[in-house]
Amino acid sequence: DPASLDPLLHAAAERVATSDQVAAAKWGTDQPIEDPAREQQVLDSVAREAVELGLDPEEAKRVFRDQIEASKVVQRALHSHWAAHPDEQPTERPDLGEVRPVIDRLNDEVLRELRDTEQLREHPSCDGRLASTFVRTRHELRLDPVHTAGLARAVPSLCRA
Ligand SMILES: C=C(O[C@@H]1C=C(C(=O)O)C=C[C@H]1O)C(=O)O
Repeated sequence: DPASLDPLLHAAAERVATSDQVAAAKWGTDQPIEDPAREQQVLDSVAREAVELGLDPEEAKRVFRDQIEASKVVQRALHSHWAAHPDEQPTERPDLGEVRPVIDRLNDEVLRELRDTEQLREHPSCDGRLASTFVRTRHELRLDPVHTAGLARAVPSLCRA
C-alpha cells in the first residue's frame, strides 16, 4: 500500500524512543527537560526543510510542536519514575550532543514521510487510518505505556481534515 501511515508513525515512534537517552542525559544534572532555545532551533530548521520539500512550513511546525511535546511527556514520565524507583535510575549518562544529531536525522525522516503522505493526511479517512496505524505500531514496536503515551501525544496534528 503506497498510501500508508506506517512509516510516518514508525519514524515518530523512533523519535519518541530517543527521549530515553535525552532523559538519561539530563537526569542528575541541572539541565531542564524543556530547552526553549533548542526547540526554536528544531522548529526553524524544520520550517526551512519543509519549504525545500514543498510542504507548508506552518503545518510542519504544527506537527513538530507535537513531536517536541511528546518527547517531554516521556522525559517527565521517566524522571518521575526514576525518582520513585532509584534502583531503575540510569547508570550511564549519554552525551546530549550525540543524541541530538540522531533526533535531527529522525526529523528529516518525519518530514519526508509528511511529504509522502500528504494526500492521505488530507483525506477524510485519515483519522480512522491513523487510529489503526497507531494500534499496529504500538504492537509492532511493543511500546510500553510510557512510550504509548508519548506516541499518542505525537499524532494529533497529522490528519489535516
Ligand atoms: C529532546 C529534548 O528535550 C526537549 C524536546 C525537544 C525536542 O523534542 O526536539 C527539544 C528541546 C527540549 O525542550 C532535547 O533537549 O534535545
